[in-house]
Parts: sequence; C-alpha cells; structure tokens
Amino acid sequence: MTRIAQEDLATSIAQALQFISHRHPPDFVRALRRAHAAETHAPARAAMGQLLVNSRMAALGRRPLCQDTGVAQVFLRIGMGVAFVRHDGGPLRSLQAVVDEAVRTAYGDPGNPLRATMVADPLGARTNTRDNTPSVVHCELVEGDALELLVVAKGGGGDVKARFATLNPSDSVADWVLAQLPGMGAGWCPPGVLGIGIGGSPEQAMLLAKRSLFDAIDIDALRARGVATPEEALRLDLYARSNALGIGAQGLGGLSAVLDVKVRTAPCHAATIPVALIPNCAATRYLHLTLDGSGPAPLPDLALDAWEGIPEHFTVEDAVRVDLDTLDRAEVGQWKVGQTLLLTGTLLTARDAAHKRLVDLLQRGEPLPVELRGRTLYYVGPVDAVAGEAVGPAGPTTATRMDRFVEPLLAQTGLLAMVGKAERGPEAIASIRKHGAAYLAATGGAAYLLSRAIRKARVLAFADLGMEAIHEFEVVDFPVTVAVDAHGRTIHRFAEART
Ligand SMILES: O=C(O)C[C@H](O)C(=O)O
Repeated sequence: MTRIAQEDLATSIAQALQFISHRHPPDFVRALRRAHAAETHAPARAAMGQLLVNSRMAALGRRPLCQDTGVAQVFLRIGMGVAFVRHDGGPLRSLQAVVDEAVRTAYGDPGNPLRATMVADPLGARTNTRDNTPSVVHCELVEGDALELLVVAKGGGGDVKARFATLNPSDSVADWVLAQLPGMGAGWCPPGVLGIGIGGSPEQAMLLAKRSLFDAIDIDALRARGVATPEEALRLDLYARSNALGIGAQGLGGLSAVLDVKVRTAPCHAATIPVALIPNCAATRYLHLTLDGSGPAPLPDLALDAWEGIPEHFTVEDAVRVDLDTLDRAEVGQWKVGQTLLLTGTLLTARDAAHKRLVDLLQRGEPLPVELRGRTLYYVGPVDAVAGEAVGPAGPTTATRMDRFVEPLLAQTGLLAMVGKAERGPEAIASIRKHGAAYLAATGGAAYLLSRAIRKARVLAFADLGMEAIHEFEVVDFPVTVAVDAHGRTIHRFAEART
C-alpha cells in the first residue's frame, strides 16, 4: 500500500501547470526546428521562426508561451494499491477539489500569473470564474502502487476544432480525417500534432484522440524503422497526405502544418467505427509525472539543450513600418496580401465578449465606450502583467469567431483594420473589401514575443470582462502579415472551406 498525501498531489499538479506554461516539450521544439529548417515558403518560415524565438524567450523568461494558458486537464491513473491521506489530518477531499485547488494555486501564482479563461455558465452570462477552475479531471483505477499523472494545459484554439464521426466499417478513416482538415482552417495554430481516436464508444473515441496527443513526437523514427501495425501505417499515410494539402504553419501555406499524427484504438461494435480527431496547437503543453508516496513528484531536468542556437530576437527584413495613430483608409488601401508590417502607435483590443457588447450597443443605437474611428482593433485576451511588463503574453485569438461582427463595426464605427489569427470567412472578407479595410495576422502561439512590442497598456472599457476587457496598447514594431487586403484578397488558402 502506498500512502499519497492529497497535498503532495496538489503541489505536483500546481508545479506542473507552472512549468508547462513556459516550457515546450523538448521533442516539440526539435520537431519545430526541423520543420522550420525544411520550410521554403517565406510566410510560413517566418511564422515558425517567431514560434521558436518565442519558445526560447518563454523558457528563459519563465512566462507563458501563449496568452491562452489553457483549460487544466488532468488525467490520473491511480494504482489499486494507493491510499490517499492528508498531511493536515483533515477529511479526504474529492479529486476534483484537489485538482481545482492546484489550478487555483498555479494560475494565481504572483511570480507567473496565468490567464483565467474558464467561464462558469456556457450559456447565458458566461461569467469568468477568475481562477481558471473548474479543471477537467479524468480518473482510471489501474493495477500497481503508484499514481501516474498527466497534466495538460490545452488552449481553446485546438479543442474548438475537434471533430467526431461514426463511420461505416467499410469507410476509410484516413479519407475522413483528410476531409476535415481544410474546414478546420488555421485556428488550431499549426504546426502541431493531430490526435486520432478510433473505436470504443463515441466518448471513448474522443478520449483516445485526446490522450494520444501526449506522447513524444516520433514520426521520423517511425519512418526510419518502418511500420509494423495498421495504426502505424495510418500515421505515416496521414502525416504525408495532410502536409501535402499545403495548409502550412498558421495556415499560411507551406510544407508543415502537421508535426506528427498520433493514433490510439479500442475494440468497438461491429456496426460502426467511431472516429475522433483533436489537434494540438503550437502551444503544446503537457507533463507526465509519477507520485510514489515520497512527496510531490519531481519536475524534469531544466536543461535547455533543445533551445540552443535559437536566436534571441526575431528580425524581419523588408517590413513596412506603419504609424497607427496617423493611419488612414488611403494607406490601408496600399497594403498587399503577404506583406509584413511593423505597427507602432495605439492598438485597441476586443475579443468575443467585448464584440458582443459593442454590437449590442450599436443595435440599440447607444454610444460606444470607446472611439473606433480610424483605429485598429486587436483580437486578444492578454495575461496579467508582472513587475517590469506593460502586459503579460498577448498573442492573437482566432479572428473567425469575430466574423459576424465585422460588418456592423466597419459600417458603423469607421474602424480601419483588425489584427488576429487564422482565416476570415467569406462574409467578413466581403465586408473588408466593401469598406476598404484590412485584416492583419499575428502569429498565434508567439504571445510572449508579441507582448515585448507592447510598451504600455491600460483597460479602457468593460473591465468586468477580465481578460476580455477593451484595452489600449501602445505598441512599437508589432509584427503582422497582411492577411486580407482592402481588395478582399486573402493569404489563407482555406478561407472558403472553414467551418
Ligand atoms: O483564448 C485565446 O486567447 C486564443 C484561443 O486559444 C484561440 O486559439 O482562439
């Protein structure tokens, strides 16, 4: 019998959440470096260059890789020989309560506060719980005397693109997966890993897909040793065919949207093949730990070998400098799709909840709390600042979710441009063309790097929305790519197919 104190479990989870907030798994960094070195398409190469510099900065600076510090998802495999105890002698708490306590500690750490993203009520008010609880806890009872822990911080952009289907036994799983990819667009922040769960019951297939994402990237080793199982054959087939679609890093085109394909299977009913697909984004964050009763699980060694040689700063050649404070429609009209801009001046921010409020005010004919005429709006929900920062990591959120608000904002406020990540849908592109506006893409997952370009920040409106409040940022040389120009030309190849 192994006695494991619930306090040690909570400490292990809190330490793991802090650690993964700023540490890519080394195998992910190595795979990204290989993809970057092989990439020939300039915009995708530049995006991966930013992701690598960001990864190094985050690891050294111990600040989050991505402003979306994720939903805490904790998988416990508890040996049947484990007995929970408490150091404080108090009554045992539920595992949900123990994990939530760990999340509260980790996300509220004053040295490296993480962003509270969870909303309490998925329908209605969607009130932010302010401490990122509740967590998502999965528990299995297994043979043995140890407790195996998998701690994950999963960003919204990947999980929101999850797909599920019940196929006929004669259908091709590979064809189904490939058919999903164009419609998933770039909101899942490629390059990343595809997790595929096949078999079991519907909910089991989703869990298989999710669990598959947290094994080290080994597609090159698999290719070198050759396939031995149908699962391995499917991995190699999907890896080659998904990258051949040309989605590329951040959906900008190119060779590498997918760094690995993981597959897990389970027996299923003779009448069907449940199949689930879940992508993991460029902010891949997870850690496997084991508790054996001797105290909190030790964290992995802190060596930075995988980051060695990655430059300290990201430099852009041939960028056009833009003064946001004097910007006008004529200047916006000259920008060309694919051009890199360095923005200096005032950016206003708004994402999902603030957009809803702004457009509700417009519909009621009421004044807005901020002047948007001549302004550029950044879709972002930043992490809180620590000493010495104007703002914490502040990368773009998925612009596609704001598509429905583009027409009213452009038509009724005089807004000039928007900054976000991923493709725009046809409706938004048509509005951008109609109003001679533009949509600029920042690199999703390069949040710490981008926040270094933000020199001042203050909340202007909707403070009750927490990270979703409207902020004013003073930026210097903030790097973006023109993704939709004033003529409605788009850089994203799958803008029409997205769902
Ligand atoms: O919530 C965010 O900041 C980003 C989100 O993860 C997204 O990918 O759209």
